[in-house]
Amino acid sequence: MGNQRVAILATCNLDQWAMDFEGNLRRITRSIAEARRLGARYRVGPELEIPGYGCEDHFTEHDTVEHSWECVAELMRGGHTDGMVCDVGMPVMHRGVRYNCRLLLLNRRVLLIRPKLHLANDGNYRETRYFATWKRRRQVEEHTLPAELQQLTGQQRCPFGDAALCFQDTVLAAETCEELFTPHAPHIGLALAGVEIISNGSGSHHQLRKLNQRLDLMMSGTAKSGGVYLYANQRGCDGGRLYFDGCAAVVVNGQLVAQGSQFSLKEVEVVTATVDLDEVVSYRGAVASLQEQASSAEPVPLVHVEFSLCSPPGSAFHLPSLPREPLYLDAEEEIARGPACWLWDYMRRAGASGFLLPLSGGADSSSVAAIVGCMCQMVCAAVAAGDQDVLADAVRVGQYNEGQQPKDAAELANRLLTSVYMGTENSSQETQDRASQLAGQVGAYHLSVKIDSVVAALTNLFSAITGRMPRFRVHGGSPAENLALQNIQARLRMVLAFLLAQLMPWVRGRSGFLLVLGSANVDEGLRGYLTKYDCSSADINPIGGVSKADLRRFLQWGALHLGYPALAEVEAAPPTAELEPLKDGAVEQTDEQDMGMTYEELGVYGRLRKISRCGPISMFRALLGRWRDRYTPAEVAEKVKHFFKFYAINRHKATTLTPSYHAESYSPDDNRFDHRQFLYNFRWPWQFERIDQLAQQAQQQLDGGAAQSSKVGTAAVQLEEQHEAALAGS
Ligand SMILES: Nc1ncnc2c1ncn2[C@@H]1O[C@H](COP(=O)(O)OP(=O)(O)OC[C@H]2O[C@@H]([n+]3cccc(C(=O)O)c3)[C@H](O)[C@@H]2O)[C@@H](O)[C@H]1O
Ligand SMILES: Nc1ncnc2c1ncn2[C@@H]1O[C@H](COP(=O)(O)OP(=O)(O)OP(=O)(O)O)[C@@H](O)[C@H]1O
Ligand SMILES: NC(=O)CC[C@H](N)C(=O)O
Repeated sequence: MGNQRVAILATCNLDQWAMDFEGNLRRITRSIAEARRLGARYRVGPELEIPGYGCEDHFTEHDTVEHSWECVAELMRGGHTDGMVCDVGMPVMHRGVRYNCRLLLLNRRVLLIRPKLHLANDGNYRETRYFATWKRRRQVEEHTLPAELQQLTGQQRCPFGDAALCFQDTVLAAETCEELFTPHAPHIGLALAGVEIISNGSGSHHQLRKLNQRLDLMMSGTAKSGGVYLYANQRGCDGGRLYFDGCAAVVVNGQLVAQGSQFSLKEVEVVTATVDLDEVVSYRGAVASLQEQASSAEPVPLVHVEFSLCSPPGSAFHLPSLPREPLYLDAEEEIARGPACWLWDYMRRAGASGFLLPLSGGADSSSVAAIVGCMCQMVCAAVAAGDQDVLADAVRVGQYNEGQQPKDAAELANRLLTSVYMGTENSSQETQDRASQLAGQVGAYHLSVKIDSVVAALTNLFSAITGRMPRFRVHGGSPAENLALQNIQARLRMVLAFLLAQLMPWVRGRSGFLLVLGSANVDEGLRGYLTKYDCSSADINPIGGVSKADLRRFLQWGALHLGYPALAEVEAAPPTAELEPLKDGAVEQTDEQDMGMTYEELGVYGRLRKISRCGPISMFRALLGRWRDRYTPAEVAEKVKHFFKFYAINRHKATTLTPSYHAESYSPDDNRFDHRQFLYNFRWPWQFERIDQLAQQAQQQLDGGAAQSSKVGTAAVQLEEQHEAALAGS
């Protein structure tokens, strides 16, 4: 029993914030102390955890590297690395080149600096903008340490490169985030070369339904080649649109043995597992093909360390952690918790005193109200569980008097969320009632106002300036008049929202300002079905990356699981903008009719355009097959052209979309994610002609009757006519 190689290994989720060296260092030292308390002799942290993963162009500033080294010195000076192998992430300049590195530290020595071999450079990631990859595979060079560290430790140089640490009892190597996702991932070669423990410090963001991809890769990698895989990740909003979703994990020989939480307000979460390293030897020894490949594997340079990771012989016997099933949340719960945590970090870090939400009683703004409610529930749960960090922030942001703290989620929501229904003569009683019901259930401080006088002030001013008075379509107005009269209502709501956000704390005897929450969903952003600079222009938007279809499912879920039954009524109502006059007291205008496409279709177009990288012709080909039983080729052609026309007309709106939580890989966010032009020839003459030719060929092949053209929505037709007329005149 004394010879058994059993190690307690620690990984963690840290809520880092880009450029917050002080806070980041505090969270790192807390995680090391917690790992030590749990008996670990090795602790891995997230990618670039010292400066924070999201520094982006700050990585090109020498200050960022300099301050990172200062933090390493602090770790050593404070004795945090004594008797504990600390695997931390930071940028390092080596021979004039900047690398994204892991630093393995022990007892005031830098054991090894391991640069990232494969950088993340798609979607939200632009690592090659700041870092180079290490190309000298299986090679190690000498790195001269900064003078301050030399003075502190007496160590002048350390190894730098693609190497592993050979302890007295096991071999450990690091790989970094994206490397796990590559087809020729380093961990396979490392495992074949005899490395038993592989750590991965990551900076990986949340995307709906993505967690299984990460865990599957770790489990399949170690199922094939055996070994222990430790995953650490950043968590929270570190200053941008991404929410890093933690989920630190430990996998042994293909089986998950420990999993941290994905959505939590905890700033520091340490996850440990007790692993029997002989199980790795036994697992590998039982697979003949593995043995055969391992015997010819390229060796990895070893840095020898006089230290053992396992419990010393004779110490208390530790039972290895047992395999467990991975925990995956439903997408609905992900929509509730991810944005809720992101909002909490954003609000407390921005120094705001809460949120102002224009609440229309429709699906989108109601979802946002529910997410803020969920945030308050999570804060209260964390406070009840004794989380002192969350309590301190809740007391500060909620401006509680000394000795007071949140009583319950609704009471907290009353302090943190002001909602406002801004009705006009075109609004219905139903939406007004739904807004106040929901606000009541969440606990928000709710206002219900009429803004007709402001709208009239503007239209009267316009009339005084021009001598003309625009009319709605139902009153005989042109498409331009009809749209202008809708847009002015929507835009004035934005102006009032910002005024209220600035002054409501003052009105309520408090200090500070409120952040205005936007609530345009990802599909509306893609189709441009929103008024530029209306209430969709806010400070931040928690649902800008979520599809309408997912939001509707979320509303159903929230009615039940968040305890806000009004959400079910909101979901059941048809989505409408309520900007045109009511007909016989009822709403005439619905979104899908206006857009000339359903939200379901919009979701399909969005995925094909971005995720499948389809231009008009390839989207037509894809849908011709997929919709063969639903539409004729001519109808499919019409639909695809209709989508691309409106995408092109409205693409400019993506440049000013409110910064929103990134949740979908089909996000059209022009600023950081979907880099495409914003001035298009919306007629797409070359592409649409090819579609028409193909549709004709397909129809001939089908040997069917004459294709029928599909109906497109009323407002869509108006806008199309307006654009055609404008271009014809130009
Ligand atoms: N290429 C270009 N580059 C830069 N800017 C460009 C531009 N083309 C137009 N613009 C600007 O954009 C303006 C047109 O955009 P905008 O003012 O938004 O107006 P517009 O897109 O014409 O109309 C708003 C649309 O949103 C719909 N809507 C309104 C309200 C609520 C909802 C809902 O979600 O429920 C939907 C409404 O039915 C309509 O289709 C132009 O007046 C011009 O200022
Ligand atoms: N009557 C209203 N009172 C308060 N805010 C409103 C009102 N109507 C619209 N808004 C705000 O303007 C935003 C954009 O309006 P729009 O009509 O496009 O709504 P939407 O995107 O369909 O969202 P929702 O489903 O919340 O109505 C809404 O999300 C909401 O925040
Ligand atoms: N930081 C990274 O290397 C991220 C890589 C990876 N594609 C992820 O989303 O997790």
